[in-house]
Amino acid sequence: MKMMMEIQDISKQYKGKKILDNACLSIYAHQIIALVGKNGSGKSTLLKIIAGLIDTDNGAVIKHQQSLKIGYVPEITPSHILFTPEEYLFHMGRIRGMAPKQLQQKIDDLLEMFHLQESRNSRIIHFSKGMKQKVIIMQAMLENTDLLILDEPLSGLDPKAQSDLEETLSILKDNGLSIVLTCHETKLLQHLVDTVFVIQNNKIIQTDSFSSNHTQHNRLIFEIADPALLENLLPFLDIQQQNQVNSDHFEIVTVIKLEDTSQILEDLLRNHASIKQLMPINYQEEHFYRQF
Ligand SMILES: Nc1ncnc2c1ncn2[C@@H]1O[C@H](COP(=O)(O)OP(=O)(O)OP(=O)(O)O)[C@@H](O)[C@H]1O
Repeated sequence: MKMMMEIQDISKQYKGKKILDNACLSIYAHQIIALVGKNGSGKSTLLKIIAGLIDTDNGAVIKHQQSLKIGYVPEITPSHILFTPEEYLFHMGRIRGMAPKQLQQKIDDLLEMFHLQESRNSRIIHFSKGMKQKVIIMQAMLENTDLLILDEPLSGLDPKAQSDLEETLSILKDNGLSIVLTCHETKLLQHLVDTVFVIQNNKIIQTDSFSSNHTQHNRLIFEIADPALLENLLPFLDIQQQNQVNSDHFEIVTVIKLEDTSQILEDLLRNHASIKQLMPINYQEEHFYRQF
């Protein structure tokens, strides 16, 4: 694998408070990296260092590719944009000095890649959070990008929007991009991320990659009219999220054992639940990341 960037023994302090201390990280081409860690552990700081937005106190950030193009998407998504995505992206591209014809072609390509063609003439202010997140990522990709840096891209998205964004990020990776993202909700990431780094005690620690998953547990997402109907199933369900979709429907995200799956599905269908997603999961990793 071709190395894109190396973070060598970097240290960073804010007002005398140590955030990163001799931290190291390598980023390879076609790789998706997740950075996890407790609040305030330094994830956003590291992303900004990778993006070249802030300096380090010590150490080196070495780019192994000439003119490495980096797109950075901060954690806060501006939500009151009155433009349509097409207008917004056009203005942002022009501000960066892109030629109108080339810019329009890029916007068309991005709208298609992010499945937003049908909403190209609607105003961003009326978009869902997931759609707004996509527009902000598209904005970071207007110029050809090698490395995309995303601060908490899945934060605040419902499970469906998370899966949708995951799928888009996976397509971006297939198209040759590398991605570094921070995440608290790593539980939905195991099909996407190649390598996970944990920031702990000011250091960056690499954990096992997700690729060695074994599949003894499944993630099951379903809708049901009344969670009270789950009473008999509760010992078999590890409920991770419960969202009220409307006045008479709840969406429930659970982890279940492989051997319990058929019985649980049968019971749910008997209670008129509708199954939205069933996929294998590595439960050990799920437990590991919960501590963050
Ligand atoms: N510009 C700054 N000036 C002073 N302190 C800062 C600055 N930016 C970040 N910090 C501090 O550095 C520490 C690390 O912040 P950072 O945002 O990198 O953490 P994080 O892991 O991304 O946190 P979270 O998960 O809450 O987003 C925090 O204690 C934060 O208050």
